[in-house]
Amino acid sequence: MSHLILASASPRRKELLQLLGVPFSTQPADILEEKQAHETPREYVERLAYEKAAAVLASEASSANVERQAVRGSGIAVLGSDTVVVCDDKVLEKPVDFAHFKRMMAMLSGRSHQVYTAVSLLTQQQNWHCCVVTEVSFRALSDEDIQAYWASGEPLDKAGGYGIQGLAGKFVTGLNGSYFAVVGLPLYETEHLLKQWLAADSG
Ligand SMILES: Cc1cn([C@H]2C[C@H](O)[C@@H](COP(=O)(O)OP(=O)(O)OP(=O)(O)O)O2)c(=O)[nH]c1=O
Repeated sequence: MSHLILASASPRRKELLQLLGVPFSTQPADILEEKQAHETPREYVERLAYEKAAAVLASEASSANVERQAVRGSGIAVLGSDTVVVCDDKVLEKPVDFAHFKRMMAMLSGRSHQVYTAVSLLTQQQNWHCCVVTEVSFRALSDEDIQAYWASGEPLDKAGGYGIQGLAGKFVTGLNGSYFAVVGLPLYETEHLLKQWLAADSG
């Protein structure tokens, strides 16, 4: 029997995956998220999405609770995803403190940037994957905007220090690509990956 595991601690990814109607359980992946100097932003997010899925698949394979046969077949699939904000080819991850956040907002203010989200759907046999790039434009941000947004607590656990689905929505003047990819999981592309897995599993 097929079983899907979401390798994520993000409540947003969980909510988004629920919209696709495929039952799943969640298991956060504990991996080191550190960009290597030679990696492009795309290579970096794709690697992290894959490593999150691979870490959970490996722990499932060694778990006594799981039918080892199911893991070896395509019955168990693990979905890993990663999102980064990219501005002038610089990767912006989660802000570590206010000074870091302020530098990020100064970069994003009054212009456009890209949000990269990669998804990896991994079984022992295959890695179905995609990477979605979305262009997001911000209005100019004042010092008051930046201070008030930091005080809201929203920026801390978000790539680029903002959540388009929350208070930062009012900074956004335009978007070209996938809104859901910016929030953490591109729905159209993820459903396509799930269909490929389910077709392979039943075939
Ligand atoms: C740009 C942007 C990011 N984000 C979030 C999506 C991701 O959850 C997070 C980027 O960090 P990630 O490292 O991609 O994900 P995560 O640490 O939250 O969860 P996990 O690795 O366990 O799957 O930023 C928003 O919620 N809204 C936004 O507008």
